Amino acid sequence: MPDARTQEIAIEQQAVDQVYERVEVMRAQARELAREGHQRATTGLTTGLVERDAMVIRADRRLRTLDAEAEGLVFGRLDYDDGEVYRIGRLGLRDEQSEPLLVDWRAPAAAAFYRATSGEPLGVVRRRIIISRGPEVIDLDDDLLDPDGAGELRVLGEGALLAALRRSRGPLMRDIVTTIQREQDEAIRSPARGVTVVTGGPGTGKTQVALHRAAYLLYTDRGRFADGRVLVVGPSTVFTNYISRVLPALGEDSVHLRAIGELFDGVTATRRDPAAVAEIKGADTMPRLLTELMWQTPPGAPARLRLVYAGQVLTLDEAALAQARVRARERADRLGTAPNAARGLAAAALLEALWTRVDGEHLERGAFVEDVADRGEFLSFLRDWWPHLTPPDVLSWLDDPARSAPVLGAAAAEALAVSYRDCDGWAVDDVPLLDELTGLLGEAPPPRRPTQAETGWRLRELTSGTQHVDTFVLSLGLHDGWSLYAPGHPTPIALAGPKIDNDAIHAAQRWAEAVILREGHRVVSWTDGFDPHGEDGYVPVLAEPLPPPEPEPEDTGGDDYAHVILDEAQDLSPMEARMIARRAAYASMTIVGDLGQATHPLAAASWPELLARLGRREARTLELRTGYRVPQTLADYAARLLPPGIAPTRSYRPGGELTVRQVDDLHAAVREAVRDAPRDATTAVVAADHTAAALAPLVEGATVVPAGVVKGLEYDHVIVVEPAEILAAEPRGASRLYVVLTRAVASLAVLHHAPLPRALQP
Ligand SMILES: Nc1ncnc2c1ncn2[C@@H]1O[C@H](COP(=O)(O)OP(=O)(O)OP(=O)(O)O)[C@@H](O)[C@H]1O
Repeated sequence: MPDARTQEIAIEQQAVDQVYERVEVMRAQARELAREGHQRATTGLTTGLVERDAMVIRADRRLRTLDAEAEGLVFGRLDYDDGEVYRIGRLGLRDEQSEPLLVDWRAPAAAAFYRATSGEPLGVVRRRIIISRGPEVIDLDDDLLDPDGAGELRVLGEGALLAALRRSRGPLMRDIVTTIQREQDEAIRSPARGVTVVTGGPGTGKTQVALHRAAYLLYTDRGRFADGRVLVVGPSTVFTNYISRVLPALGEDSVHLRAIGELFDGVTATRRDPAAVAEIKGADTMPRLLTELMWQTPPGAPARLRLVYAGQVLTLDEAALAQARVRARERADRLGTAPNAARGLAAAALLEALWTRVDGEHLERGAFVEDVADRGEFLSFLRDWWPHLTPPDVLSWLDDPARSAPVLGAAAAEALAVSYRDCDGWAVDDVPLLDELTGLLGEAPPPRRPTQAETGWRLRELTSGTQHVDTFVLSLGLHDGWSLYAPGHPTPIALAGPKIDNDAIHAAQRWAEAVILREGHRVVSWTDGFDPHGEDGYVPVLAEPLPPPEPEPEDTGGDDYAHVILDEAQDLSPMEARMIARRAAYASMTIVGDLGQATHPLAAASWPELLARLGRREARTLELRTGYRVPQTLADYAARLLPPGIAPTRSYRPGGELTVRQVDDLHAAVREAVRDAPRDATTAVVAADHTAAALAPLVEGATVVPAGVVKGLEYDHVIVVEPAEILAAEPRGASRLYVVLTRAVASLAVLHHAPLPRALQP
């Protein structure tokens, strides 16, 4: 006789099986529709897909995305006091009779799953978390909500939460849809409109809340938020990469995820300037400096204009040209004309100056202008003297301190000039300046929201890296066997199914080559790439290039985002805030951060100050109070660095091992600590940026992370090297060190040779 738990597991298994069967039926329908659709397209029939077909295809797309994270399609069950039972999952499904089979976790009916407590049961008598591996139910965790029972629950789904917290860490963040806690749920489901500020100490789930909120908003109002109308901004590309799998695991692939250094089209900046330079570049004096700069004479502009008219040699020397430039600018300012639209005004100013040089009463100004304005030599001078400017052109002039000294003063101008002279590509703090210049110069602004014609390709938006979206891709699905995608088709154009063994890459490639040949292209070889769902894929090298893709249709929905989510928002400088505000002119916002972790020299001192920088006033503020990453021992140790007035995090995570050791040979000690760390866990060595660079080639078996980019990340074991150096490296070194000390999930080893910072001394 099986025990009660085994029986219950069997019951849930039955329900899960039913869901998977339904999924298979829907998948088959979707495949059939895709095949039909492709045939319709290739036979030239114009019949579009009917709405029902489109629905099945949409569900199929979500399922494919969900496949990537095959665990926990069904993860919860709610039993109500009236006998109703709902199962909660990653998507909503109905059976053939349109009866609900699975409720999407974001649906109102699922809210009680995350909200019900003994004190406030909301009609729920039992909340069950179903723990699965793929389609197999392996365990259950029940909360019985008895209003007369023993007080308030501390957390929801304690067993499942502890299991989730104990689970080994991979290199990428996983979603928390099964174990979202009540205060987190309140933040996730808070109304879309206006501004929501979510605060909380390290590890309280702010990033998780931000991402689950993006998925929630898409669910509640897909019409408004789909097609890339939600933007999530993170502090670095390392961070956006770390969180890149969460939304696909929630079945959402249309959110734009960008690091702050990637917000200006065509630039991916990852380098951070030293604090002293960041402080200059991030300040709100920069718009004034950039405005002055763009009207200055470009480097390399000709210093003399000389031409012959009516037998006379007319000359404008450097001083006269400078005067003409000032006049052109005055007129442009009066008319509100930007430099790139003001070449006509510049020509007029030059002609005026030249006319004053003409001698002879019988000559007419009108005839003079008509003659000179069209001359090739004049026009070519004008192009060189008043060239079309791009934002990078103008910003690069700052390597000359004489250009910025009148606005910044000599010392800051020199510091800025040195940073541009020695630089290797743009820094993150340059990105808002490039963006600002786009508007100031009168460039056509880049689309705020990159548009894409084909929804099926959109997932690559979520991660950085090569995008093979315009060619064929051969990809291996988890359950479907091999699929071949073609440009412009959201679903595969051919499926090999199980007839080719999953490991037989060469056989699959030969099969794909035959299909591609049928499409009129010859394959020469193969390279690695990604399929439209962001999975690894194989990309054929074709004998001849494919024709360029069709131009993308006009986007009638406007270029702005409908909702902007800012993670680690405490660090936004005034210039970064302006850049975001330009993208969010009509957007509601979610602002997520922790003032205790502010490291930018110009970070706002309070949330109202940040709101003001973003051009907003009102906000609803929610606070997350429980930490899930850092065990209490480690949280208390790190909290010694917190300024007065910021409360330390109360941690739910048990355990935590802290060791602090003074050593003679830091390098040897680091190698030893890495060697001792368990192999099946993630280990990071964190050090001041230059020490990290020196350590990187010496350390094997752990990631060496510079303190400057560790924000938002987490590792099972963290080895912090020479904290005094991290503290001394920048004005907000104490906050940086606090961030560094709050990355560990299991153990924190502090290795130092120099004395410890005072706050960390025993
Ligand atoms: N409800 C939850 N269930 C399971 N794990 C959770 C839950 N909430 C948070 N976590 C885990 O705690 C860790 C910290 O979460 P997250 O990175 O979102 O915190 P944070 O507040 O953004 O931290 P920081 O301010 O340091 O960047 C992650 O591993 C996350 O998956």
